[in-house]
Amino acid sequence: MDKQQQILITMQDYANIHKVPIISREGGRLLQEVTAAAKPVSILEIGTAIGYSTLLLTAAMAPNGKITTIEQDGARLEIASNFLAQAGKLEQVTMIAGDAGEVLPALTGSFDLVFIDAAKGQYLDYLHKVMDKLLPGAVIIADNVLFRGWVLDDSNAPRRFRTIIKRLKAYLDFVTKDKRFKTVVHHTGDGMAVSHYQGRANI
Ligand SMILES: C[S@@+](CC[C@H](N)C(=O)[O-])C[C@H]1O[C@@H](n2cnc3c(N)ncnc32)[C@H](O)[C@@H]1O
Repeated sequence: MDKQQQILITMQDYANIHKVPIISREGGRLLQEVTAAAKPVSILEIGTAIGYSTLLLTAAMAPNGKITTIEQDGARLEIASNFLAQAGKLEQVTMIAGDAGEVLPALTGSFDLVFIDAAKGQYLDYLHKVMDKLLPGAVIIADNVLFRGWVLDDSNAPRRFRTIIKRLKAYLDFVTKDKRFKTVVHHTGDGMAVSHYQGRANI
């Protein structure tokens, strides 16, 4: 087992013990497959947690790739920074502490892959805020879009999740109907939407 694999296992254990939500194994594999196929050089991740998916992304992106990652929980960001330093990946990652809804409009640069994995009720807002920063051909990956299956059938969903479910449906509706995107919704893990941005010409 190589060093990075060992660090990923330590991160999984940490997440289990401290109840930090991280991407599922299946979801992580799909994230890496899609990333490896896209070979992005400029990734934006929304929702770092302890840097688990960040590390998966570093392993699959182009060798000269860079990641900007946003997390509102400063303690988690600190832990992410330690893990990424152990893996020797810190130089490829820029970490931004703050609420993504506020950070995104001020963000400069363009991205060829965006991984959305923060507040589930805000996915569509995040997407609208990164639209002008997407390079043609960019890939947008959104995790948890089926949210325990309730996005497809909410008859047994607890009332407190109704708003999140409604907003995740609105996200899927947008990326499946807007002509600028070609989207496939994978039932892997908690559901993952992979959208290819066709560029502004297709409006
Ligand atoms: C599901 S976890 C991210 C897991 C991580 N992507 C992984 O798979 O390893 C979601 C993270 O988003 C953060 N978050 C939630 N709302 C946010 C917001 N508005 N702005 C920035 N981060 C947020 C949470 O603190 C949490 O750490």
